[in-house]
Amino acid sequence: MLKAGPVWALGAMSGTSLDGVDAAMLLTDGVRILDFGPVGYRPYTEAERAVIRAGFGLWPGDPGVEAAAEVVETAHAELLSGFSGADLVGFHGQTLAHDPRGRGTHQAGSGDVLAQVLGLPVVWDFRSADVRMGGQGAPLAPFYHAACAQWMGATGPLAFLNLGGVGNLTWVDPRVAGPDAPGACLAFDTGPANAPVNDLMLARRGLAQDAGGALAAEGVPDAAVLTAFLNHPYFFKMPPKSLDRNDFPALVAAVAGLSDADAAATLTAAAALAVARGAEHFPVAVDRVLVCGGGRHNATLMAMLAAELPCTVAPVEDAGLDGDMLEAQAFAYLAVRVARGLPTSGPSTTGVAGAVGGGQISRP
Ligand SMILES: Nc1ncnc2c1ncn2[C@@H]1O[C@H](COP(=O)(O)OP(=O)(O)OP(=O)(O)O)[C@@H](O)[C@H]1O
Ligand SMILES: CC(=O)N[C@H]1[C@@H]2OC[C@@H](O2)[C@@H](O)[C@@H]1O[C@H](C)C(=O)O
Repeated sequence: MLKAGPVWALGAMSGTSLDGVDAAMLLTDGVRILDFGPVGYRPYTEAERAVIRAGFGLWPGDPGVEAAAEVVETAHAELLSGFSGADLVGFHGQTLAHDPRGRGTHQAGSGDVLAQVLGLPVVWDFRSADVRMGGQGAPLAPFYHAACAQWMGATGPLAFLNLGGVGNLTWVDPRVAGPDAPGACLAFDTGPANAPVNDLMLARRGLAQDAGGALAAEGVPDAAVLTAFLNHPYFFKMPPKSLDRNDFPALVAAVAGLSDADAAATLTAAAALAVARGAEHFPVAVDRVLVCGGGRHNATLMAMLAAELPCTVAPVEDAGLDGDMLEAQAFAYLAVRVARGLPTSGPSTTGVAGAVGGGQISRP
């Protein structure tokens, strides 16, 4: 049993952009944020990245999945064993495949293994229960975004935008009590964010990312490619909705004939336009979109977002939050919610039938 009152949870996230594992400690009772603790990062080596990349699109039991899971578990064990004082761990794992209305959702890495190595209770497999109940299984950070809005003392609707491999947006109304109160949040994935740009940089330049958006800044977005992109059926679906990392192969194929700079500019503009389309779904206008995730370090992407959105666009640091660690903190927060029997998603965040508390708990 988890002790009553606030506990220190250690959350870990290995995101779709495959740069590495983020970890962060959070003091929370599963409702409020009481304090932020130490953070850490463990990049994947090129060899590890290749093993995980080979697992993309694979499901449990497929050949290659075990190798990817082992890399994920080892990297997490190395990073998380350097922390002390945690009461429990929230372990997201690495999404290899996500097809909520088809085969389900698959995060590589076992909480059983980590619980043994760390000697702590580990909450994991956060998305499956939501998918089984008819939800998208993603995004799951929205309830944490709502807690952040309350921690900030926000008084009116605002939005959180995560720019990882995929983008996701949470509209929050902090005037409505509690993250799982109906009407408090509306959340969904916006579209591809950094993943297509990263893949382009790797294929054409042997680089992991377009640092600062410098290459995109030299190019001109291709209007025809962007028009075709915005005609994708995803943009005509009502939220909640979610995506897999590689759900836009036509966009990637469409920039094949463009110069490196024009291709980077086009993919970066696509990420920004997808967010602008998403913002059209907000129930009430917001005065600011607070951006977390690695994409906020891309000045070209941030400038395109500012040009497309009818409100202030700022990194979450402007509100005193850590934009590199927000997702790791989210899984710390959600772990405590799971341990306390509180919901981790609801109809307005994943489209699930009712409020659902996902996650399995493995004990050492
Ligand atoms: N200085 C930078 N300039 C440009 N892009 C950057 C920079 N720093 C990070 N990024 C981008 O952000 C990515 C990492 O973002 P983040 O860690 O938020 O993603 P993730 O958590 O892996 O993905 P997701 O949120 O989709 O699960 C990098 O792969 C890169 O594309
Ligand atoms: C299936 C899956 O892993 N989805 C990720 C991915 O990365 C960003 C976006 O797509 C979001 O839906 C989700 O991650 C964040 C942490 C979430 O669940 O809120």
